[in-house]
Amino acid sequence: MTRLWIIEDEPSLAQGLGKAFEREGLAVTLIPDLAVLNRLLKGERPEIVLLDLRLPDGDGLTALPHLLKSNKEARVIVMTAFGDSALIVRAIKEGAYNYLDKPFPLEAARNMIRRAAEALDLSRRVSRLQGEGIPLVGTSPAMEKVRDFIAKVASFSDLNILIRGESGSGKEVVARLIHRNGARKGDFVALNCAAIPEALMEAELFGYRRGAYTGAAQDKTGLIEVARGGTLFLDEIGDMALPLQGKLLRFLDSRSFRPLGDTKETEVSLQVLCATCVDLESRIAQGTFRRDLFYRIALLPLELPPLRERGRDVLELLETFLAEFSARLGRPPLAPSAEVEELFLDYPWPGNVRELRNLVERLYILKESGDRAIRLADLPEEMLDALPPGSPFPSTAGNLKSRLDGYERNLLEEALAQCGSNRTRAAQLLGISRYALLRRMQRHGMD
Ligand SMILES: Nc1ncnc2c1ncn2[C@@H]1O[C@H](COP(=O)(O)OP(=O)(O)OP(=O)(O)O)[C@@H](O)[C@H]1O
Repeated sequence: MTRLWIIEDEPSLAQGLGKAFEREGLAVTLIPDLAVLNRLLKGERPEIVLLDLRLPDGDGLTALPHLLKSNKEARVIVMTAFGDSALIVRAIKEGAYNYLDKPFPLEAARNMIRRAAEALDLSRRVSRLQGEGIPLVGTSPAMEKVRDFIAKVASFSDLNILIRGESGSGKEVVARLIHRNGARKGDFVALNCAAIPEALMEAELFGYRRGAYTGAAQDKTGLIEVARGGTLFLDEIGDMALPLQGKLLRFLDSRSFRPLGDTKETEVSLQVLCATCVDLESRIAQGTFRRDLFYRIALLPLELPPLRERGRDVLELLETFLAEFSARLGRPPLAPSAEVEELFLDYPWPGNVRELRNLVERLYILKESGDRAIRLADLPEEMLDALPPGSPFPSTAGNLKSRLDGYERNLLEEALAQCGSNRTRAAQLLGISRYALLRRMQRHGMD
């Protein structure tokens, strides 16, 4: 049961919160002042803490380092009088998880505590998973299905599996997990079919013997052979050239192949996993992908859902990446505001998990050290542009942009009218180059 400490001297507020969270299944302890807190800290460790900053026997903020020392994973939510922004910034800098402005509706506290509990649960789970070397984050029903699939296929090591999903959705992560969960002793070997020029692909995959062609000065072992006893992961299989598709099919049928320039067949046992972010059925219809190969590799298809369909996994992944980059860069973890988290739940993530990870890395790089809060203003503008219509976020950039565009057009028209349509003079009046004026006029369809 998750422990919640409520450090608050106002009895009615403390008791109201205490009752509400006991009903939610948390183990609540009410703490009226710093003296009681200090006694408690001698024998117990906090998990989630609601901390009032003005306590009868001193400043609540002084308790923050002691709480975090007792449990560095503790999620401390500070409660402040409205407008105490300097205190909030200090608290977040010193490691507070988030804040609530008093008076706050119970629902706001409930949401925040639920998130804190999820974050705690996640950090416990992630450290366990890291211990096992498994990096798959996400507990949405969609990801649970993926986990089930991985568990089910583990004992069948000769199956060909096709992992389908948008770019950045974690296909390679899943492929590595399938490999790791299986009984195979060999290596995991990945080949991106889109990254290797067609002319080199055959040699890369099947290898060659010395003298097979001019320039082949010595034998080259193909990746199929490198992956012997293990797993060959063919990423972007839809981009494999047609002649090679035929050779791959032959290998999958017979589990043997002949390196270029060799006279005998080599037999290899391995698991072949393929991944694609394109619709292979439409490639078949266009005649650029072999139907027979499709049936062979797609014996067991796994559909990896895009990040936008994984609900609160976004926040779990966010926590994971925040912790990862904080550890890697030796910086205190950044703390997203509640609006940023809500925006992340609304945003469609066209680049999926990779986009989220890159964004977190970028935030760590761009943030001044000392400023730990991630606010809406720290996010790239394109994110706000891409929010679905009706999203509650900043009077959406689309509106602002079209209003600014309209304003700019009016200014151009006025300047041109004043200068009798003389563009050189209108540009001078506006303080821009003639070229810049023409470009803007073209953009507004004014010439
Ligand atoms: N569920 C997950 N948990 C943790 N990290 C993840 C998860 N899914 C993806 N990632 C991370 O996101 C990034 C992109 O994942 P990955 O390369 O597996 O995507 P992909 O679908 O294979 O992309 P592409 O189609 O471009 O090859 C990697 O850094 C990976 O570690």
